[in-house]
Amino acid sequence: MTGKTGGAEVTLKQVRFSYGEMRMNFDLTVPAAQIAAIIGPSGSGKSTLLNLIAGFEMPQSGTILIGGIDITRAAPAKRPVSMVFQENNLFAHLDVEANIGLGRSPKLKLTADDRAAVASAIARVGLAGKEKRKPQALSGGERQRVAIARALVRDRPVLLLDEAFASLGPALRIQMLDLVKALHAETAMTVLMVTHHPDDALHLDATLFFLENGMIAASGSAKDLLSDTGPEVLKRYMGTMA
Ligand SMILES: Nc1ncnc2c1ncn2[C@@H]1O[C@H](COP(=O)(O)OP(=O)(O)OP(=O)(O)O)[C@@H](O)[C@H]1O
Repeated sequence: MTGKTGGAEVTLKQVRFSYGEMRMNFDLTVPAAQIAAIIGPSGSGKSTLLNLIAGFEMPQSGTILIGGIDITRAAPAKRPVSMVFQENNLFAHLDVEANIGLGRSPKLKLTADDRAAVASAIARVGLAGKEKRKPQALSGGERQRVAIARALVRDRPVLLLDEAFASLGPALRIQMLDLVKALHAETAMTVLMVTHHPDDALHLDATLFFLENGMIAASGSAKDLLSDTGPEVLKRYMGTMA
């Protein structure tokens, strides 16, 4: 179906960016085929970090490498990444099939191979039988499945999830995390996921990056960082300080 080439390492070297007074400086490496969860207080720079990787924002200085290739100045469409947002991922006037097909061809000129990839992705995310539905006839979870299926047919080695499941209830969110986990096991894509739920990082057995004031204040395995012996910054954030 997709991603048979596996993931690619994502590296940010002294990447500086600011919105007015808010200065951010990111230094991180996510090895190929890992799942990284990015957590931190509101306004700490989580979305900006993903936007810099996706190319929606340009760093003032520093370098961004994907799979060892410098993509710092590359246009978003040229980057080997797919991104799923919290909402508004879909075009309201297009059905499920077409919304996913856009991942292959922006003008929906689909080859037989493209159509086969779309059908396979629809089945893989559990939307078989709903191909002709428009987004308004889908639940929130189903809409996010469509967005993930589109990412799958794009077949890029890096998947960026920006609070993609934040508007779903707890049970649905777990279902979607399980879907990401299963797809990750099949495709070995590198996943960077912004979430407000530290539990998501544990559920995915992810590497955790904790952001504070536009910088990475702690990183390591979610299990270690979120344990009783984890760093103080994490304890403060979790509200578990004695
Ligand atoms: N387009 C913008 N123009 C000016 N400032 C911005 C813009 N987008 C974000 N900011 C500011 O940059 C900082 C980082 O924002 P960002 O959205 O990356 O944080 P976040 O950690 O994702 O927050 P949240 O958890 O609330 O989504 C914040 O102080 C925010 O107010």
